[in-house]
Amino acid sequence: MVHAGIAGATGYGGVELFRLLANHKDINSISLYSSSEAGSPYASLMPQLSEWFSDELKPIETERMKEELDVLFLVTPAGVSRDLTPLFQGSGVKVIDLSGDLRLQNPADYEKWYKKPPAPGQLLDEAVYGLSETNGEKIREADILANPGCYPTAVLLGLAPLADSGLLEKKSLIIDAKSGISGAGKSPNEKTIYTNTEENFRVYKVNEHQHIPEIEQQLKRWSGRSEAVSFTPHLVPMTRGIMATMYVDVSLHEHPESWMDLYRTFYANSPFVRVRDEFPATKDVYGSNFCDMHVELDERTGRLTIVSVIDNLVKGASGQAIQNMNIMLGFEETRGLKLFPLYP
Ligand SMILES: NC(=O)C1=CN([C@@H]2O[C@H](COP(=O)(O)OP(=O)(O)OC[C@H]3O[C@@H](n4cnc5c(N)ncnc54)[C@H](OP(=O)(O)O)[C@@H]3O)[C@@H](O)[C@H]2O)C=CC1
Ligand SMILES: CC(=O)N[C@@H](CCC(=O)OP(=O)(O)O)C(=O)O
Repeated sequence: MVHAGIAGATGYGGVELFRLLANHKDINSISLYSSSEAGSPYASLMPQLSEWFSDELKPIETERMKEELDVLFLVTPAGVSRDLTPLFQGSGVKVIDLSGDLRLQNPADYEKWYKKPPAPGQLLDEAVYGLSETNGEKIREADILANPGCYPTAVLLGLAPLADSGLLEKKSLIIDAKSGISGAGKSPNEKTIYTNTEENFRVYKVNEHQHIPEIEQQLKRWSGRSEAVSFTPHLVPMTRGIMATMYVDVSLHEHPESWMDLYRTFYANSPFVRVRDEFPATKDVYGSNFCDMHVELDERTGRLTIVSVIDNLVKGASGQAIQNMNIMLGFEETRGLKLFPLYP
């Protein structure tokens, strides 16, 4: 019997996680927790889900949670997991954190990029970075898991085959990324309200985005690469989806026979990565846990163009969190995630 809990179940990521977990055959029961709505029936806030969950939201009370849960998902803003997760260390409850609190190994990086106090160093040491496709062995052993950020998921999956082949070290790397508006969570702000997003396209957090150190940290782990990356995010007037376009300078003598074969071989055993014959669009993965990608060399410039797309709420958050839970609990990796993309 596996009992799962979701803190932050009233937010975009939390609702998506509930949607997926409610259809997961190895999860026997689910508790939903709220910091602001404890005691309210979930269906009063999410009437579209009333047939699936008739209970009330529970308060975040760690002692009771430890008694009832096997796995706890934190789909909460930055700064919550930092304080909550230490209370579960050694309790036997597996914690999967979807926020950025446990991803950066160096506390000073978190303080600099998130502008908040970091988690305790000992917690950061214990947390395993959960890019499911590339870190399976460590994820299997993890009690505390840092689920990757949405942009880093698309970017790192697009770059992993190059890093693995030693083709990324000391290369110029430019990442141009776009996200749908659900990436910003459910609380509206000046930038995300309808009048400022409809028929509009904006760049944001230039050279300041909190996912820059996460991407650099992982590239360094893979290939020793210490060069800074250029990463520029944009807000697109659509609800879901991320497209990351990466430009990498490659010298001609380093070419493999076929870039596509390099990618296909690397992802041969990864059920959620599809190396495609053509450049993908965000709707190709909409509502699914797939990451689709394509790579082409421009012979004139000696530059590779890699395009990688995900649904930010699924592979970029809740889907990957379930994929990681499957690995941690010894379930089939694809359990609960065999979803077709929505069409159209
Ligand atoms: N949206 C996305 O595409 C992605 C989001 N993430 C990360 O996942 C996390 C959740 O994001 P998202 O769902 O979009 O955000 P939302 O703002 O939509 O939801 C966050 C939820 O967190 C809960 N919450 C707020 N404050 C607290 C608190 N102090 N303690 C406990 N719970 C709190 C709220 O629920 P309640 O008031 O009921 O407690 C709220 O519904 C964030 O860290 C985000 O960065 C990661 C990848 C992708
Ligand atoms: C569109 C949009 O605003 N996206 C958010 C993604 C935030 C996020 O997921 O933050 P963590 O991964 O750090 O938790 C952003 O760019 O900040």
